[in-house]
Parts: sequence; C-alpha cells; structure tokens
Amino acid sequence: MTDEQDKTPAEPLRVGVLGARGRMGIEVCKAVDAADDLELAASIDQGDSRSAVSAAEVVVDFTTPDVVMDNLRWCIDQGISAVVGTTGFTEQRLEQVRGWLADKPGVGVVIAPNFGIGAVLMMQFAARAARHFESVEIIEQHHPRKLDAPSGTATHTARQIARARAEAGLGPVPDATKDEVSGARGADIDGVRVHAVRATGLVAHQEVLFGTTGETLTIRHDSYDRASFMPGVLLAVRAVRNRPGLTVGLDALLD
Ligand SMILES: NC(=O)c1ccc[n+]([C@@H]2O[C@H](COP(=O)([O-])OP(=O)(O)OC[C@H]3O[C@@H](n4cnc5c(N)ncnc54)[C@H](O)[C@@H]3O)[C@@H](O)[C@H]2O)c1
Ligand SMILES: O=C(O)C1=N[C@H](C(=O)O)CCC1
Repeated sequence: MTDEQDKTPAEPLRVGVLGARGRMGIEVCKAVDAADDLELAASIDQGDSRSAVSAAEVVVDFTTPDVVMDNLRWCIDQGISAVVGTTGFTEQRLEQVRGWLADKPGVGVVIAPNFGIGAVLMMQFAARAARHFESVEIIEQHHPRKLDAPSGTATHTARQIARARAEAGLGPVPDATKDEVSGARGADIDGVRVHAVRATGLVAHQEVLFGTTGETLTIRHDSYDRASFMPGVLLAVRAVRNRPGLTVGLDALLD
C-alpha cells in the first residue's frame, strides 16, 4: 500500500442541533451539512425527544433563554460538548454551568453572545476605547421577532465597558436627567445605558457611542444575514472538545 492509499479520511464530527427549526437553527443545519468535516447527526426542535441527540459529539443550541439551561445540563450529563448561542446568560447562570462542568472534566462548553466575527471585534474595540471617554451609550437594533431586550451582545458589551471604566478609575457616565418618561434613557446595565430598537427589515446591529470633550467615536457592527454567524459557530464546533470547561465569548478561539 502506498502512503497515499494509507491515508484514511478522518471520520466527520457528529453534530446535533437544538432549536433546528428556528431562524438560527436552520442556518446552522445548512452550514453543518455543507462542511466536509462535519456530519449533521440530529436536528431537533420543541416537542422532539432529545434522545436523538445522544449520538452527537457536539451539540449546538439556538433555542430560547427559558429552555437553554435544561438543555445544557442534559448535554453535560451525557458527556456531550456544547456550543451555545442562545441568550440570557447571567453571571449566576454561567457559575451554575461551571459547577456542572466541574463533575465532567472531559466536556467543553462555549457560550457566545454573538458568533459574528465582526461583532466580536466590535466588542473588543469598544472595551479598548472605553477608558478614554467619559460618556458611552449602546444602541442595539434587531428584528421585531426577537424575544429578549436588550440583546445578549449589548449586555455583554456593556459589562465589558463597565469593567474597563472601573479599571481606569472612571466615575459614573455624566447625565443630568431629572425628569424622565419611564424608559426614555434606556436600560442601565452596570452603569451603561442601553437602547433597544426593534424594526422589520433589521437582522442584528449595534452601535457603541463614546463621547468626550469636543469629539465622539462611534463603533458599529451590522449583521445583514444570519450566514454572518456561521464561521464563528463552526469555529466553536471544531474547537469545543479541545477546550474542557467553560469558554465565554469567541475571543479566545479567534486568538
Ligand atoms: N450568539 C449569536 O450569535 C446569536 C445569533 C442569533 C441569535 N441568537 C440567539 O439565539 C436564540 C435563538 O434565536 P432565533 O432567532 O433562532 O430564535 P427562533 O425563535 O427562531 O428559534 C428558536 C427555536 O428553538 C425552538 N425551541 C424552543 N424550545 C426548545 C426545546 N426545548 N428544544 C429544542 N428546541 C426548542 C423553537 O421552537 C424555535 O424553533 C435567541 O436567544 C437569540 O437571541 C444568538
Ligand atoms: O437575532 C437575535 O436574536 C440575535 N441575538 C443575539 C443577541 O441577543 O445579541 C445576537 C445577535 C442576533
């Protein structure tokens, strides 16, 4: 047998998709199907039995914040690594996932508020800019069928900005508002105002507006199509089994 004949192709990685009939789930199934090194082992949605997913080596979850924790617990119990795009992860939820993973040292979980590479860079740029500007507000814009507000991306960005401001010794963002129609100044996430816009025609967009004396800086990212999230999802699918424990965000995978 020649060296060439001896090269047996690697078995494709078996991927299961939860939320497979949703907007993101449909896109993930297409992307997995199209990748030579991945196999769509199971795709299930609400009402389907999760047992079909037991054959998967990696599960991708794009469901809803109210069911994602139960799905994750199940995956970890089964010893299946997971890539999660579903939103709603508070620090308390992340801690709970770390606790479950502590009992399963071989299992990896990647949870990312946004799998768009441009969105990840936008969040990094915003965190970097934060220490140089006394003012900052976030405006996120999404399609009107989105269930949660503000978005996971905006919440994550606000927390990163707040951390950078605290490290730089910046005080509260200046704001003299005394008389406010409820909600007019947006949500307060760790001291950063976040405004959520919903409109038909939008997919997922975010602006971070910084201000200081005599200048402003706007950092903006736009996803016009859910295909924009797929390179990040597949990157995480391929990497997650080599990253035991919990990875939050795509930053570490991009580096
Ligand atoms: N991280 C990212 O890059 C990113 C990108 C887009 C959307 N999201 C998030 O992903 C989630 C899904 O977004 P979407 O636009 O696809 O929503 P969607 O409503 O179109 O899809 C959710 C799907 O999950 C299904 N589902 C509900 N309960 C289930 C269960 N127990 N088991 C299996 N399936 C179940 C629903 O029937 C639905 O088909 C949201 O939280 C959204 O914010 C994240
Ligand atoms: O369409 C959605 O829903 C999106 N959700 C994520 C968020 O809440 O940040 C990512 C962008 C798209």
